[in-house]
Amino acid sequence: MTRRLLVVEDSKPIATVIKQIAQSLKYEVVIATSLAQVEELLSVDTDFFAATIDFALPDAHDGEAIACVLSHGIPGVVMTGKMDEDTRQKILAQPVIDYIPKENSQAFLYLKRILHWQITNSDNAILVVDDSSSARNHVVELLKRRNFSVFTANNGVQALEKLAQHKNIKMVITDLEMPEMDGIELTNEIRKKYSREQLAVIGISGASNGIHSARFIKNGADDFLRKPFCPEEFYCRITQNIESLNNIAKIQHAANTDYLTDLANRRAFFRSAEQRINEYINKKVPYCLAMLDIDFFKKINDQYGHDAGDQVLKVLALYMRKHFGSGLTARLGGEEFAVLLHGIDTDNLYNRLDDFRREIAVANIPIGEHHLSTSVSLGVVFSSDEPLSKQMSEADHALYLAKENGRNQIMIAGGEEH
Ligand SMILES: Nc1nc2c(ncn2[C@@H]2O[C@H](COP(=O)(O)OP(=O)(O)OP(=O)(O)O)[C@@H](O)[C@H]2O)c(=O)[nH]1
Repeated sequence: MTRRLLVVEDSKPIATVIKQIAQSLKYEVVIATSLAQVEELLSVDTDFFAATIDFALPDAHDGEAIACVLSHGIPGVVMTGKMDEDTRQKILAQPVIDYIPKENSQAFLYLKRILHWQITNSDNAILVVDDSSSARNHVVELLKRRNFSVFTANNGVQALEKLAQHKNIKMVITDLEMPEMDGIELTNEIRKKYSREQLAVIGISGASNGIHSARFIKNGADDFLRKPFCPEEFYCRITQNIESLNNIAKIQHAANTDYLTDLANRRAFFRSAEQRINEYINKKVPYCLAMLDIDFFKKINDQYGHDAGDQVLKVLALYMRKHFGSGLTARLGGEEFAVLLHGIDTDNLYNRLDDFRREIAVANIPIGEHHLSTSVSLGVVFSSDEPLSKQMSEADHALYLAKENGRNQIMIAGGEEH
């Protein structure tokens, strides 16, 4: 999806820098150099995702372009060379995304972060909990300006229900005093179910007594805001907490994912497989655990080079995703993979593994100018109630037998080959 950015700026060098920044984030840029041009443009075309607005233009010295852009429902970031308190207040009295003093190159780095957040914030849902509708609406309005997805609740009980319904909520902003369940109790309940890596909690209170910030934090909140707060402080706290959650998510992804194929790695597979197998056993759901290995992979490396070998590993991972989408797939290391599948019955599970094996055997994998073919061998254990480590070694032994028996086949642990 192309996002259009309106850049209102009379300085050509500055407009060029903003344009480059925006294009690096895949924005399509339209530049206007005066208020008259902005008015003319917006009279026929208002389809802009956001705008950057210079405070002083040749025909609008006092920020008049801000109201003009905002009145068309276009979220705007104000860029200003003026640093006085009067200008700041004038800008913040309007519903702008933010304002940036054009002091030095940091200003443009900050602009880049804002333009990036406007795109990514819609993936971050925030739950606003407050029994006062005016206080709630104020926070919601601030969040919507920054393009966050927003949910609301009137008290702690409702908040817990919303959290259970909407798994994409990453942050809860909660008032302290509310009927039924107050903010402290809510924070306490949240921490019984959601870790700090999953969900951030920011407490808000109008009480002048500083004890509440400490109570919120001691009960598991990540941050605290005292009412009345200014939009700048509000945004700084929200952004910092969302960024740290996103950083944790990135670190967790890197720790659990195989860098080459983007499948789960051995560690992640063992952790998730154990949980899923317990569920399958408890609910009596038929399942299978299979280990699979590319046949004569060393020859591919020797004949076509290591990069070609890597390409084959990547393509195999794509086929695994296609065939075993709902299952758990992983690269355990080298050319060895694992899959945990649940299904209707043993025949259904076996057929899915065999469809995959057959498709690999006939696939032409493009490697530069060449196409190469390969095959896989599999060892599989069906609906066992043995511990995971035992099942893995049984599947591994069956895989060894499949190789011994001629490769490109499935061997069932304790059974016969197919
Ligand atoms: N390109 C590439 N090769 C890898 C990677 N990891 C392991 N290998 C190679 O995988 C090959 C595995 O070879 P072998 O264990 O002899 O197995 P094979 O040639 O597949 O033979 P069989 O399994 O008996 O059919 C070795 O040459 C490793 O160097 C990797 O990440 N990329």
